[in-house]
Amino acid sequence: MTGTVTARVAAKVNVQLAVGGRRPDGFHDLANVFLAVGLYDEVSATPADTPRISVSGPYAERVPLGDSNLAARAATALATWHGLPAPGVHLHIAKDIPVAGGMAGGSADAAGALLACDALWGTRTPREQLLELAAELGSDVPFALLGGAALGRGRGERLAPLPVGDTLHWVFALADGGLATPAVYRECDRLREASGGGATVTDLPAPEPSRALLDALGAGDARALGAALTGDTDTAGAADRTTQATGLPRCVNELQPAALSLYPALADTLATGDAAGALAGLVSGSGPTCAFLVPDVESADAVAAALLGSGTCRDVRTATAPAAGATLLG
Ligand SMILES: C[C@](O)(CO)[C@H](O)COP(=O)(O)OP(=O)(O)OC[C@H]1O[C@@H](n2ccc(N)nc2=O)[C@H](O)[C@@H]1O
Ligand SMILES: Nc1ncnc2c1ncn2[C@@H]1O[C@H](COP(=O)(O)OP(=O)(O)OP(=O)(O)O)[C@@H](O)[C@H]1O
Repeated sequence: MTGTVTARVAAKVNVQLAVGGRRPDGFHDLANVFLAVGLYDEVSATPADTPRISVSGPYAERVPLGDSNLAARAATALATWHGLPAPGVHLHIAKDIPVAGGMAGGSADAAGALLACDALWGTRTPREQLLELAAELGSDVPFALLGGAALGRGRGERLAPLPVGDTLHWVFALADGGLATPAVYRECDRLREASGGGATVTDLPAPEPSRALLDALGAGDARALGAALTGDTDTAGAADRTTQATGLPRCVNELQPAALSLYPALADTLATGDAAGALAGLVSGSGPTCAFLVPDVESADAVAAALLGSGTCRDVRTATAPAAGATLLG
């Protein structure tokens, strides 16, 4: 095919991130409840003589343009799997997902590049194979392809779709700077070892999702979901076992204590959203973006205004969920 093919891919928030033991390969076992939210990157693939990456949008200057770009790695992985020579393709990323914010922006670009290049090259890769290539590129990439909501097991790459009963409204508070995902997992291990709970970080209970949380998501009941996120309802027994083993407070996002330890000012952001009437606030994935669940559009605007006015974050975005998986445009 000639011309340009464009894929649109959404960001994610983890409505639960239960982190189990560190495995021999260095990854952590997860029960990862992914929810795709309506902030989007667009990845366009155009035939070119030599590989090239360009990026536009408010966060463009923070995205690497060389071989380390996840979209470039995705194009190479797809070409290699089909036995094609090094991909002559120009990938343009119109970036609207915050960078290094815990919203899987790089993973979204990888998923978008897989889909756009597959269409551009007419390679018709089976869906299962695309998901496998996605998993090799990163733990969050398969979910970026899938969208909606899903429970991620293993390191987060083994997905089971989850129903979401109704539109959910979110406000995202963006922080100055980013947090590197490996550093946040390392800090999580360090806190667990230092807590005096006697935890061996390689030997923890298997992480499990909260039944109350999955039920609230399935019903699309924002208030019940808020209660599950803030711990007002019982979460899984596994969470209690993890709490006992690590001696750390129970948290629906078990990376949150680590993100707060590395970025203490996030506590003020969370308190501000809470005081402004959010149903729940949590760090998104590895952070430092903070995510606030709100009951409706009006509350989203009010919480966003309070956060912006407080000076406890750099910028604010509102979005609804669930959003679709990676989709070809036009
Ligand atoms: C925090 C989350 O965004 C929640 O969805 C993900 O777990 C991170 O997914 P990701 O950014 O796609 O991460 P990957 O590129 O697969 O891994 C980056 C690094 O994060 C750590 N990592 C990631 C996933 C996982 N289950 N355990 C880990 O310990 C490892 O140090 C790994 O080397
Ligand atoms: N296409 C890309 N877009 C953004 N960052 C990229 C991209 N390719 C590589 N990177 C690198 O990956 C790092 C993490 O970026 P990303 O925006 O995916 O973080 P994140 O949202 O915290 O990830 P996650 O939520 O999956 O842990 C960036 O600091 C950047 O150096």
